[in-house]
Amino acid sequence: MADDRSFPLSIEINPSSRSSDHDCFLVPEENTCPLSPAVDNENEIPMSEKQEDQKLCAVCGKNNARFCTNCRQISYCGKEHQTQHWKAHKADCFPVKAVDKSSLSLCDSAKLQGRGASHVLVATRDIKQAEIFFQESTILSAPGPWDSDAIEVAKGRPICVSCCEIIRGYSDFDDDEDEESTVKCSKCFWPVCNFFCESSKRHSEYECKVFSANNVSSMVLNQMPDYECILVLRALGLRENDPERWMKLLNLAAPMDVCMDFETSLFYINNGVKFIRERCGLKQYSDSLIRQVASICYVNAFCNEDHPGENGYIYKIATYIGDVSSKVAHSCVANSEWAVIPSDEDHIRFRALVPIKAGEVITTVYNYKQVCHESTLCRQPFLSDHYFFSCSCERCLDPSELNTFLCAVKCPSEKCDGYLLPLEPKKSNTVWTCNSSTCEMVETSFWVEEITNSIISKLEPFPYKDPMRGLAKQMTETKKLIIGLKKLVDRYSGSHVHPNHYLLLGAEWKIMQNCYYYIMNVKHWSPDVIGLMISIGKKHLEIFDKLSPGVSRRRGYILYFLQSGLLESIRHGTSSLTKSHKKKVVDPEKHESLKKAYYDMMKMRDESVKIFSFKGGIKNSMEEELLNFSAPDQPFLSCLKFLERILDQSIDA
Ligand SMILES: C[S@@+](CC[C@H](N)C(=O)[O-])C[C@H]1O[C@@H](n2cnc3c(N)ncnc32)[C@H](O)[C@@H]1O
Repeated sequence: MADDRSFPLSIEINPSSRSSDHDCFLVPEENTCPLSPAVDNENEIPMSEKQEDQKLCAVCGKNNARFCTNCRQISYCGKEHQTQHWKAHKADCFPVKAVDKSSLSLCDSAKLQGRGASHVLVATRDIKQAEIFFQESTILSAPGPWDSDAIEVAKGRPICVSCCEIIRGYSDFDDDEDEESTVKCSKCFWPVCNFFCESSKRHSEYECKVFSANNVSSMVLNQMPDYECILVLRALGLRENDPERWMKLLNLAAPMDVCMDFETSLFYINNGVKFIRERCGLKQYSDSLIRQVASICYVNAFCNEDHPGENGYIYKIATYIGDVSSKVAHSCVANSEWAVIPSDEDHIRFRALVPIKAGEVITTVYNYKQVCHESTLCRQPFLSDHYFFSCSCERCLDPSELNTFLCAVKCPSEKCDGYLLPLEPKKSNTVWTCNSSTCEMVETSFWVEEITNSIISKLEPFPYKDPMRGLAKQMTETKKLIIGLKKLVDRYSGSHVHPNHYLLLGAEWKIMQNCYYYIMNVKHWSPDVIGLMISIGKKHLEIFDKLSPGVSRRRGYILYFLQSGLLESIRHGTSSLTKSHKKKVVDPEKHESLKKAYYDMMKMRDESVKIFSFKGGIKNSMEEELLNFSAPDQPFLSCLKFLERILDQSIDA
């Protein structure tokens, strides 16, 4: 048994940056909101047919009503009817409004360069940290995108066309292979999870009929261009089935000419045209209409929600399109985070990561997976390929990425301790200069690329494993992966790249995840595993509090991993304590440190659970799975209570 002192029993954590309280509420506290004229002014989005209708009072139908200024979604003839209707309306009344970019301050509009950002959402009042301030049902959702991560995670398994989850039991990859779980829709034979997914409106209303009538099979499972076309097909289906949503979709911004200039979007659009007109035989949709709809889908897509990190577990491979949500601008240091609450219509919601002041532009990270954890030089091409803009947020403009040194490479000069940073961080061919004031070293981007490419090639043999489902059978492999990755990190950290280099952080994130799964599955873990997990967790908390400040889900995951490490170390400490307590007087110093660890652990657990509540209660959500998976068992909870009692007594005495 290892020496108890080897356990890191105490962790100081900073409260989430710019934190306030964590109350979540969906509606303003006041009884009603001010009214404003329902006239279309130049600072507002052009009114769709729906909004035109809303010039009628929602209570009496009288014309020339005025908008509720908080949300501008509904109108009333006057205060009396607004007050009367408040109970019904308050759940939909949100403190954001769309404004024309030209009405922003110079500083705000400078951050939003590019043609697509004609409108943005701004806060109409102060929004509290952790407040879920906006929610709407999505116009559309569908499987995809089929990017390299999706390919790696799906491992040849199909995705349910309705709920977009990977269907397990399909390939050798799954432990629980079971042909019975291989379900296909009984009408069109596309993959679905079960009868409920088969009969969901989303699948059965339109595409299932088109596929059955035209014998469109998913010939090669996971032939993703086909999957990706479902979004465009569903969008076109709205024209007949849901004219209101169809109008909302057509009103979304999309620079079609730009889309046609980029290789990835052109591929997507051309595939859509071919699939819909040739495979599905839907000649009623013209090439140009399909192109228009496909480019709207492409540029307004919210893809793959957050999941724990580099090649981590993806819960759904799904794309969502919202109406008001699609006005939210992107920032790599966003003030809000989005999540989708699965339901028949899938609701997309936004929560404030930090307190947001009235008038501030609402920003979010469009694609967590691709954007959050990589350096500016990786994010820029992704954002320009997928959303056709060059991000100018404070993180993108700062060579050190807010002092995290995410892309810093060790200066090759022998006597120098500094790191090379990109002179122009948004340019791929930038010159790199040393950050030491006494060193004049300059290197080219090719030289830096060689170093990063050599690290990437060393990381390749550590592919994504699905440890959460693999259980004990995979634990030997998990341990090997932890050891192998740790060796790599040690080899490159500080000698070739900065210890915070994004490639090393990605490797460490995998280590932390795998340590977590390891201790959850293996009874006799080595204390080193806990030590490793805790040291990585502390380091990442510091870095990600700068990159995803506030109550971000990344912070939630890190805290969760940290508390589970502490929990295990306390469990270990408690067992030796209870034994010794029977024999002799308890060592007060040890009690003190165990007690501190206990309270630290509870604090972290509490905060991570609060953060996870953003998606909380959602069946099959990643967060729910994590929480259930490692919920302390009853005997352990009694053990904690016991610990609390004896510690209190001994310390009080
Ligand atoms: C989801 S749409 C947002 C729609 C747009 N804001 C509008 O006017 O309705 C994405 C597009 O907004 C623009 N955009 C979003 N965030 C931006 C940013 N930080 N800087 C520049 N353009 C941005 C890009 O053109 C991108 O293609």
